[in-house]
Amino acid sequence: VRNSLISGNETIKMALTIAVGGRVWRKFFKTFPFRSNSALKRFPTCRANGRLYSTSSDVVLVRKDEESGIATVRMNNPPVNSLNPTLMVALRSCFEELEKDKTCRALILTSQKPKVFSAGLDILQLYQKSPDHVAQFWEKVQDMWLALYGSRLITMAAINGHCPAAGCLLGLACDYRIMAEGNFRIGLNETQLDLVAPFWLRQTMIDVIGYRQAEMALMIGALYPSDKALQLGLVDKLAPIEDVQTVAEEEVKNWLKIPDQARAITKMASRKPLLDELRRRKQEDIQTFRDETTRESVQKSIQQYLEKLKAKK
Ligand SMILES: CCCCC/C=C\CCCC/C=C/C(=O)SCCNC(=O)CCNC(=O)[C@H](O)C(C)(C)COP(=O)(O)OP(=O)(O)OC[C@H]1O[C@@H](n2cnc3c(N)ncnc32)[C@H](O)[C@@H]1OP(=O)(O)O
Repeated sequence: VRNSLISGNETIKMALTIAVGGRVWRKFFKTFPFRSNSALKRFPTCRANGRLYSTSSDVVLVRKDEESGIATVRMNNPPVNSLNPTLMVALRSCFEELEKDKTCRALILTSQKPKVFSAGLDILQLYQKSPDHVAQFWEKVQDMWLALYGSRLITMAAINGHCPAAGCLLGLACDYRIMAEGNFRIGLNETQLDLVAPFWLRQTMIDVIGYRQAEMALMIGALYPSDKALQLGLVDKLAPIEDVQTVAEEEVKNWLKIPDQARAITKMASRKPLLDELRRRKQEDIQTFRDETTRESVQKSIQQYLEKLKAKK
């Protein structure tokens, strides 16, 4: 599925879409339904408030520049932006709101707290929790990823600090990654917690850095310093930590010179197979995550990992 890119029918649909001119975006969204409107209603939305969007919980801060159409989305869940249900629902909701906003053309995802972009999934949500809790938690991870990876917008990760595991998942879902120089790490270290990255996360890693490097990185759960990440292509550019946001804005401005429609259709042509595959296998993926995570041996590994984190101090 992954290698077939896009089927003949879909190519014809896309060509027709391009041909119909004025109605192009309506057709485009029909061809590539990015989100479910019914699902939107179930989640708190980031409300447009002049130039500043804000979620009800303020774990996500959004500022949109009306002139350029660039929105900066800041994760604000101290101390380390661990992805708990509140943050994930707010992020998803925010991505979906920006998607609907016709004047928005790009989003920059970053952390309100420099030095940590995101510490990945909130490990406490995976420890000694019921299978149902873990299953619901995982669905939030999937939905957040689907909204970001399937976005029509230019998506840029301004990685201003550490970026392990699901932090890296967020970065990989973006179109381009700028990371802070220095002693910050990025990677998919799931195996270190006795966890296995799901197929869609593995695939995005392969798509970004190539099969051999991804296979190795995933097996050993590697966390790379930013210069090594640049060398591998895991990130696209480095900048001093204080300049990451400015460099991201400059990069977005280059991307804005490309017509939105052609760029978004091209992006979807390469991402649609993986999006579709996850949508199709969503329940199976949830069950696997639930069963794996609640296994006794995995719980033991998570406990030890948590103890190691605490002992760091
Ligand atoms: C086919 C089978 C399929 C099965 C599928 C199974 C699994 C799928 C995997 C899914 C993919 C994603 C997985 C994950 O994301 S797991 C999370 C992995 N994250 C990490 O390993 C990062 C851990 N954290 C750190 O390394 C550091 O905290 C840091 C990010 C480098 C920041 O360091 P520093 O600024 O020094 O902060 P502290 O370490 O002192 O942390 C401050 C407090 O925050 C707590 N903390 C840190 N990370 C987390 C976390 N991820 N979740 C919850 N809590 C976290 C830490 O314990 C400190 O708490 P305290 O102040 O109360 O001591």
